[in-house]
Amino acid sequence: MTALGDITETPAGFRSGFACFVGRPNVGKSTLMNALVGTKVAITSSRPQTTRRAIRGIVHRPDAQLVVVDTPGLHKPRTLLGERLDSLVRSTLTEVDVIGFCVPADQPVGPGDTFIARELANVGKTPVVAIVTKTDLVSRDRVAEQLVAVGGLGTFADIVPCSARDGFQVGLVADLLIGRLPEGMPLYPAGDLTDEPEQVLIAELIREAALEGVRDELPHSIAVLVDEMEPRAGRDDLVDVYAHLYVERPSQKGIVIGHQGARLKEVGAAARRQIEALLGTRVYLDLRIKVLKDWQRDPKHLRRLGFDD
Ligand SMILES: Nc1nc2c(ncn2[C@@H]2O[C@H](COP(=O)(O)OP(=O)(O)OP(=O)(O)O)[C@@H](O)[C@H]2O)c(=O)[nH]1
Repeated sequence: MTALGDITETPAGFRSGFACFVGRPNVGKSTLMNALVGTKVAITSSRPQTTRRAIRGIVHRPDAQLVVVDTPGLHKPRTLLGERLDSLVRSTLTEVDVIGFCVPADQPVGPGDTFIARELANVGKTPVVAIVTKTDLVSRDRVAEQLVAVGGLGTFADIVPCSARDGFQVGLVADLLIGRLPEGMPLYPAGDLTDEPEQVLIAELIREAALEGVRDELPHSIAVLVDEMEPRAGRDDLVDVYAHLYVERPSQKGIVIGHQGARLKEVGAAARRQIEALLGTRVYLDLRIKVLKDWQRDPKHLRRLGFDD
């Protein structure tokens, strides 16, 4: 992940790391993640290869940086409630620093929750914070009962009730997750708390659009860098975004561009719609393709594209 040159000093005791959320469908994972990171855009992709950078959002605090990652398979009930977790989900669960296990306050604890709790117990040493969601829908007594019921599902680092709808204890959820992160440098730029992560998200949106429907060997060869974004002079409703999409070989460039540029046009249009949703303004997207020969094997290129060790 990216460690940035402009971060000169990390405060003592600064924590940084990764979290993911699991739970039955519809229990409020996405809403809680969005409440934590303060953006409504969910970045998803049907391609498992994209997982390494499937970042849902970044919670910046003076004392910590919490990166919430998203795993396509994690949200699919057939995966999570199937006979076993697939290896992708399992590896994500072991790679993050902390897992948020969501159980809604307004439904009895059921077999789905039990199944997930058991899987989490098998996953290894990753600490699990159990989160009773949607507390705004029920009485305090019911919340208390649910905390006890969830406590019976396993051994958790903490159990906390919250409501992403009215904001009840969302900050505490962040505290508890951050408390489980290791001490370390920020993983993403801290200078400007909103713009840089936005550029990371935008690069991801473009990359995802480019990945739709391409052959299997291409995903690892595509990288996107947002070079610049700025409001159009004299306009408050339009942002210009300049980005480069890098591939490793000229033949890949052809695939991305498509017949008479048709594919690139589609990719640009799809990405632009997503970026507009993220930024809440209209967007002009200037997207160029460059061949960066074998960038995956060149340390200098890797660094430039944000793949620092
Ligand atoms: N009242 C209330 N509703 C909530 C809360 N959080 C989420 N919801 C609602 O619950 C529904 C499901 O929320 P999601 O965040 O999509 O749930 P999810 O667990 O991500 O669902 P999947 O993506 O299907 O796994 C939506 O209609 C939300 O608006 C909450 O704190 N209170």
